[in-house]
Amino acid sequence: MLVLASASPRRKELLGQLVRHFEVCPADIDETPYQDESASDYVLRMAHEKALAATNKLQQGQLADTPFVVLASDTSVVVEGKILGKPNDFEESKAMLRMLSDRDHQVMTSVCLYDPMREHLQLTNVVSDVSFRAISDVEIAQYWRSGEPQDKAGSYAIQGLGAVFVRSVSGSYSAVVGLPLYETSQLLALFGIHSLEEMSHE
Ligand SMILES: Cc1cn([C@H]2C[C@H](O)[C@@H](COP(=O)(O)OP(=O)(O)OP(=O)(O)O)O2)c(=O)[nH]c1=O
Repeated sequence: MLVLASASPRRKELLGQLVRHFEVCPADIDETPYQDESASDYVLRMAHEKALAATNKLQQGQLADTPFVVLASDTSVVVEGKILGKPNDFEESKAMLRMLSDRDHQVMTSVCLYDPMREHLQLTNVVSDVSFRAISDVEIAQYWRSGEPQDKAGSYAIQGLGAVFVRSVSGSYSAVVGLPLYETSQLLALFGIHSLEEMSHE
């Protein structure tokens, strides 16, 4: 049994491209970076902690006697070493989009797969480069009113209206949206889950 440890509708949809049957068990953790923690250490730690938190929840509840594999992930936008998570309000969103305006940044998406029974854990970080055009304060306010930036790392969604800011992207498009499909399929194969096999028959 595969369990997606995420409340993100994007991750659920993306994983659905690779696997037909899986459960969802969101994991609530403290997402505050440590002082001086590097962005890559941070995203790897977040995915790891989400996987462990979901594992604890499942072992105490619905899957106490069932073998399972947990998949957790974290996406952060990184600009000049600074980690941008999800904005809490318009002021934070404005500050983030001003930082990203007319500049290149990185999107880091980590993936953790964990089989607690076999004590098998795999962790990876996929880094993509995104280039933004200049964004005016009027556009930042209009974009906020669209409702899109609220629950997105870096305050934008490349798969939505935020695409109007994206001059170019190099790396993994699906990782920027929330789950790197190529790397995830490679990791799933290490746990005996083969997407092409799974999706080709019931
Ligand atoms: C950069 C970017 C991020 N995002 C989203 C993906 C993630 O849902 C979110 C980053 O926040 P995360 O903390 O990675 O994930 P989450 O809180 O939404 O879900 P969970 O922790 O339960 O797995 O930003 C987009 O949808 N499009 C984008 O272009």
